[in-house]
Amino acid sequence: MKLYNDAKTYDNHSPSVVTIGTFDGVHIGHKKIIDRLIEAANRDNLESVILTFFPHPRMVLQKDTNIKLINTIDERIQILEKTGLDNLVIHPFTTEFSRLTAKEYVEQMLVDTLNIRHVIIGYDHRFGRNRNSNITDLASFGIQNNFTVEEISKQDIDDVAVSSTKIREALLEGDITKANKYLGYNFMLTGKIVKGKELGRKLEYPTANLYIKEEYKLIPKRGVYVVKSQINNKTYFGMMNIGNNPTVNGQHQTIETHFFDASFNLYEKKIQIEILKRIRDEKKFNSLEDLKTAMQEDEDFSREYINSMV
Ligand SMILES: Cc1cc2nc3c(=O)[nH]c(=O)nc-3n(C[C@H](O)[C@H](O)[C@H](O)COP(=O)(O)O)c2cc1C
Ligand SMILES: Nc1ncnc2c1ncn2[C@@H]1O[C@H](COP(=O)(O)OP(=O)(O)O)[C@@H](O)[C@H]1O
Repeated sequence: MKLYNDAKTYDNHSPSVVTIGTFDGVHIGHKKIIDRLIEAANRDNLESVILTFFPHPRMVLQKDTNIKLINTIDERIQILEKTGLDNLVIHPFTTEFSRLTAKEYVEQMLVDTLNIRHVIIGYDHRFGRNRNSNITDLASFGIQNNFTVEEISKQDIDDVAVSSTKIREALLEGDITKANKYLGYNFMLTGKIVKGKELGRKLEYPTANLYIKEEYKLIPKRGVYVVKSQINNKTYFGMMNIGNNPTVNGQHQTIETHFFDASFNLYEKKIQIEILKRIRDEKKFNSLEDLKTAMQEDEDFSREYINSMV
């Protein structure tokens, strides 16, 4: 897959089949569309292209700083990389870009830049200044500019019964099992390990504290989870707490993982943690002893769960 961080840098002149969207989560519904895209590319000997925008239009137009996404942009690239797609174009969504009329956008972006021959698009897709053009308009532009439009019908979308919104809701409710089922892979958190209160080692459960730089990354509901990670090319399982550490009167949210059967220095290391199963809510314990007992029970639960996976 070739990655372009701006459509201006797209230098492939071959005719293309394109799909356009945010694809947050790259879930099983998105995968169906991507499969159709790649099939069409193979059938008609075209380049497959996904055109996506970043930041999310709502972050730019409504200055919505509360928007939370299932994937960071790097995670989205990583997941799309595995699909067999030829080209991923992540175009910067700016106010200036949002002001392009539908005609300017189609001509500059789709026709001149991407050399589009075919577009596969959701029935409710809207584009151009104020989002005032729809799929019927796109079909008219197609007649003028020599490309065809293939609609993904409401029925096709309803059949999958999956949406980024439903996955976000599941994550916020702590229903990781449902989220993972809809995603078709395990929900992940990616970040860097930073120093914490150095209390974990005293509890005999050292916990690596994950710092995620992307403020827009959706963090699942507070609580304790079974997790998995690849560290130094080896798979480690562990247990993670997302919360405020009320037992020690923590002030802000932390994401802390104790990995089983492991001893390593993870400070400053970039890691990706997959969340497998929710164990329980975070609680305020009366003493560190009680917290430690709870962590031992979490460990028992996790190990049993991990053993039952194989
Ligand atoms: C599996 C697991 C479960 C935890 N559960 C709780 C909890 O229910 N309540 C709580 O206050 N802290 C909980 N913690 C966090 C601890 O409060 C403790 O602050 C942390 O592990 C040590 O922090 P440090 O890495 O900053 O030293 C949990 C941690 C882990 C790894
Ligand atoms: N099995 C393990 N799981 C998680 N971290 C571990 C483990 N073994 C060693 N470590 C190291 O210990 C650190 C956590 O120790 P801890 O006492 O909880 O300190 P901190 O409060 O700085 O996180 C991790 O960042 C990591 O570098």
